[in-house]
Amino acid sequence: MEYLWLIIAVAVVLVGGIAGLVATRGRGRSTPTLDREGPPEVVAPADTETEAEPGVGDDAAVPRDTPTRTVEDADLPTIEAPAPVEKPESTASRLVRLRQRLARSQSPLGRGLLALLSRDVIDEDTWEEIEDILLTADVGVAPTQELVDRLRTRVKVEGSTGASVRDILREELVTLVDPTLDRALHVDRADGKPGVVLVVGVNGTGKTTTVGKLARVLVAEDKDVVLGAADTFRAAATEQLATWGERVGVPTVRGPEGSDPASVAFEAVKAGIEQEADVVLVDTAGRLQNKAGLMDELGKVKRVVEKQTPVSEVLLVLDATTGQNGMTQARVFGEVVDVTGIVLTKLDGSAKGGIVVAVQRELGVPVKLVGIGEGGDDLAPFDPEAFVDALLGAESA
Ligand SMILES: Nc1nc2c(ncn2[C@@H]2O[C@H](COP(=O)(O)OP(=O)(O)OP(=O)(O)O)[C@@H](O)[C@H]2O)c(=O)[nH]1
Repeated sequence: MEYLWLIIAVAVVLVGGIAGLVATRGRGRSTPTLDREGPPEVVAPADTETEAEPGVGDDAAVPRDTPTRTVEDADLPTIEAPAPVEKPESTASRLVRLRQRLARSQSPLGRGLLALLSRDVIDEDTWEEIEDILLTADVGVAPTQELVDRLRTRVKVEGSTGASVRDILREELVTLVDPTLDRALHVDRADGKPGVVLVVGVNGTGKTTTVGKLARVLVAEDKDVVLGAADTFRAAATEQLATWGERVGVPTVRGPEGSDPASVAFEAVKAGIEQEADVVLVDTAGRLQNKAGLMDELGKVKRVVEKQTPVSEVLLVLDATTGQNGMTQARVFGEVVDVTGIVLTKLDGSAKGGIVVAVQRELGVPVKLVGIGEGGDDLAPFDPEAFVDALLGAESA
């Protein structure tokens, strides 16, 4: 009897198992299983216009019944080799080129002064000529007067023998340019966050180019840099900046044309913090349509960035060839943002190096960098002694 119950129990289990197996194969249309006996059956859904939400694993379109391809048949994607990342020039050799370029472009200023002061007799007409040279080179009225007064006194007292006139002039020009100003760029991490540099200035002064060149300088110093293309006014400016970045392997955070510059700046700084970058360089738009508009825009960019970390440097880019126009721009920007340093571009194409003195006086902030050409490595730290030596066409003293 016991055997009979056992046989019945085994029979029930077997029947149940077979029924379960048949049911599972039937559901296989909606829940694919691995079928080793042949290719899976492709069943078109009864209604493709169904309102139901797609579920995980659903196809976006009805799969096509394409023949199986082998590795040989498949079109493999072509992988383009990344463009080689350039190695920027070192600071030391930039300075050598700076001196050569300045010596070429600024000769009317330095050598003109030297020639006049080396005359056997320095009369009133000569002093007037000296004044004219300084004013023409955009040194500005007050600094010109100061320099001429000091030169008059020293030349009278110390005599005007050939060599000493050069030394006197050199010393006085260096004093005028002021070697005591702190020209260091504040681009280091602080409190575990990157340094943030806002680059401001009127369009066309060389802002975007300067950001690109500065990225190269920093990369040459082994810093991790992130660029922020907050000049959303001109689409090409964003492209231009991204290209500068790509050349040295630096990422650029960008927004669509016409988007809010402050939000791009915010995202760039956020990315810099997340990526633990050393410095974030933000290019801004500088439309001078009116002071209030500019103040609103730059003020907002700065405020929004500073929700995350303080701005460590605000660099004002000025075109050395624009003379008094550049001074007006400096004044306006100086009132709108706390400029911490000046970048004087296109010094290679101007004989008006005197603007270094004038703009420093006007804003009370130092020229920190100078642009000496359109090339990637044509940006150099501003060094008063090297600058004056270049003006005078001298070897390093
Ligand atoms: N010779 C010379 N040209 C420079 C220098 N810096 C910039 N430039 C050129 O000046 C022109 C304007 O530079 P951009 O960087 O586009 O000026 P921007 O201020 O960013 O102007 P937007 O992009 O319109 O905002 C470009 O042709 C640069 O190559 C420099 O130091 N020397």
